[in-house]
Amino acid sequence: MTTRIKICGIREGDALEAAIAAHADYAGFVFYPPSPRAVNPREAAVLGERALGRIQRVGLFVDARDEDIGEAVEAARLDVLQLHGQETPARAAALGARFGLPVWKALPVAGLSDIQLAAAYRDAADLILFDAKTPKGALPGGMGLRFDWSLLSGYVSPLAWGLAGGIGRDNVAEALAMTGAPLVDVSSGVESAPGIKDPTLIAAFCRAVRAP
Ligand SMILES: O=C(O)c1ccccc1NCC(=O)[C@H](O)[C@H](O)COP(=O)(O)O
Repeated sequence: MTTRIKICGIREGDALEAAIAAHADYAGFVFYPPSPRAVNPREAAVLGERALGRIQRVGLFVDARDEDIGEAVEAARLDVLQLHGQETPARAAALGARFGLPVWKALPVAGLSDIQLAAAYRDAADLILFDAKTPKGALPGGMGLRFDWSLLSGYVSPLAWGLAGGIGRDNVAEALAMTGAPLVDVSSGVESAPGIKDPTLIAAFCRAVRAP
């Protein structure tokens, strides 16, 4: 099966075009103001329009209010909600029902017990994104940190899932060989500086994922 690719934290048109040209499946827009990758609804509207029918638009939220999610959904015409905070299964289910969109729940992983938490989202989320746990006080994602991928070796799940955290073109083959992840998500691994996507790195990453 083809590995799906999400390029997260897109803020510029050239990065979006690079993701589309490289046949990435998802473009992630970060609606979390403390992030260097954050977009406001006006910027997101421009990106969302450009992406329409060319790549799926994923909106990333961290314990956001319904009003803010609603504004982003409308502005960027989001296809997917990604919840990257402390959202419970009940909250994830409620947001999916309210906005009528698939919900991806990111789970921070430091050990096996974190992966086992995915089961609680079985009826509440459409996909679980396993990401590295970040230090207290740091951003909850986009830090270029990886966890022990062997924790996902042989992982079988009733829920769709993906792998994030510290992945780049040089280690994605290892990540896929170790985990068999059906989806990979990258942010800082395709940047020249925090928040600055590099179209060349986006292309190289997608080539590395799709290499036979
Ligand atoms: O990317 C951010 O700035 C961010 C901020 C707050 C919450 C989540 C964030 N990113 C989530 C993602 O989906 C990233 O792609 C994922 O954490 C992997 O990041 P990286 O290790 O830099 O590839």
